[in-house]
Amino acid sequence: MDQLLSVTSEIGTLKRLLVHSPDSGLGKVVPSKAQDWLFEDIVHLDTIRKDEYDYYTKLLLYFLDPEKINGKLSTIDDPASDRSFYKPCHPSFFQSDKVIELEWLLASILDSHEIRVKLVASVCAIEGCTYRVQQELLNYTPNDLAKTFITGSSTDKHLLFAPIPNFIFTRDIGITIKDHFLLNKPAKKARTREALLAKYIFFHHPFFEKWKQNIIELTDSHHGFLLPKDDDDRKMTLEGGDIMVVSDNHVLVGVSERTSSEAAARITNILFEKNIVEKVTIIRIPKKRDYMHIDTVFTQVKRDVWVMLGNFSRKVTRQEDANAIERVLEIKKEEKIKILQFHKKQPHHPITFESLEDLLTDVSKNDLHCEGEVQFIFSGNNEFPYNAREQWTDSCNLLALKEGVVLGYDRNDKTTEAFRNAGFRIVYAKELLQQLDAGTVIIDEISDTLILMPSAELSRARGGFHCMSLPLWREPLQ
Ligand SMILES: NC(=[NH2+])NCCC[C@H](N)C(=O)O
Repeated sequence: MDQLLSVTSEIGTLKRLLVHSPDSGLGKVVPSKAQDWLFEDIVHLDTIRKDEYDYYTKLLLYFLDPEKINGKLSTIDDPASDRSFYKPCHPSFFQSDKVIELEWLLASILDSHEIRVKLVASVCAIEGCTYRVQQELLNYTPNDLAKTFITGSSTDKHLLFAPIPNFIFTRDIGITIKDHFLLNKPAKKARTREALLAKYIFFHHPFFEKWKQNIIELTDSHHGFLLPKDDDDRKMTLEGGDIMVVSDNHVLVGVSERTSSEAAARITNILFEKNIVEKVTIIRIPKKRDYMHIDTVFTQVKRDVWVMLGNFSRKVTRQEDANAIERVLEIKKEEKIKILQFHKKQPHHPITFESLEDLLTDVSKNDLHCEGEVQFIFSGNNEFPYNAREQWTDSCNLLALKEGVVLGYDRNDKTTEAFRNAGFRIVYAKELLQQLDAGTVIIDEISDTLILMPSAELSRARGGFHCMSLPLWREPLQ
């Protein structure tokens, strides 16, 4: 079989990833719980599925597993099929081993009686279920049980425990670092069950059988249990949105609202001890809901093109051309970013970078060997207040399907304009799918393109396509 785990860049052609499409649990979020469950608002389930996420599934299949979809759009989307192609437990589900649905993997490991017993007990323990509920869940079919674990609802549609609506952000449950897989430790309670399910899938699904010894788990430090409640930075928490493998020798680690310095230090040591990479850069961003993870403030588009939030830019840091209002509103002192780069050979002599652009330019030039100028596209075209507004709706959180071809939300107009000015073609997902279906566009010929995805509902969940993807395999950059 082809490669399963291999990620050595953020932009090499995507060959295999993990995803999870919006399940009925998203339709159970109530306003009073939305914030606790890390959603900014309640979402309309039918719209988020049919009019938004399904486009993502179709595009991914076209790029990664075309046989599953080529020429079949009219049947797949015929109202008579009732979206069965997209439903993980339905016999007509697309069952791709390139665009891999987590619910499908979960249902499959639950075929084993032993795993069923263990997972039912674990989920019931963390969710505080009664013993009777625990016994009852053991009688569920694997498909129903997978659904219940994810949506929180019983087969007769009663809520047994909270849903895990953030499971669509597969990026945050783990991360592929070259041929290793790092399981995450979520900072927020709302994401605990996701981590538990991910752990069982990775240790038990036959897909990952050969790679078990390459799974990295983070343990709490021995003093972790004794820390006061609010000493977050010394707790061991890490989410995938804070890790970027930018070259085969260099990993970026964010320290953020979600990833603690303790975890960043630990993962740096592990990466050096296991000889996985020789360079780790730690980027501390303000602990702020707006920024959450480093992938909410920048992502990579091409070897020499990045999209980022201007607040962390060299220019703004020096406050040269920021006007007074911007200065007050946008760049308070605590907004500053801190960047330290560690080298395996001299771990006690880290290098400091003054700004995000300096670091990313260094990655482009020294790790990826670009010779020309490195280009930065700014959220909201770096115009106040669109920069902040569009970052909030994930203008900086793009997913590269291959170098230069990225997916983003259609609502970030100024950022789109900035892409156009930088020489990118802009295309709506809907149009592109029609062209692919009609054969008037060929995947291999698509280059330097921003694909705009419908986003009215999805963006309320506060994550973009970088968050909604967990790459397992990307082709190495030449
Ligand atoms: N990698 C990311 N930026 N993930 C975004 C996750 C969004 C999700 N609602 C949360 O708050 O956890």
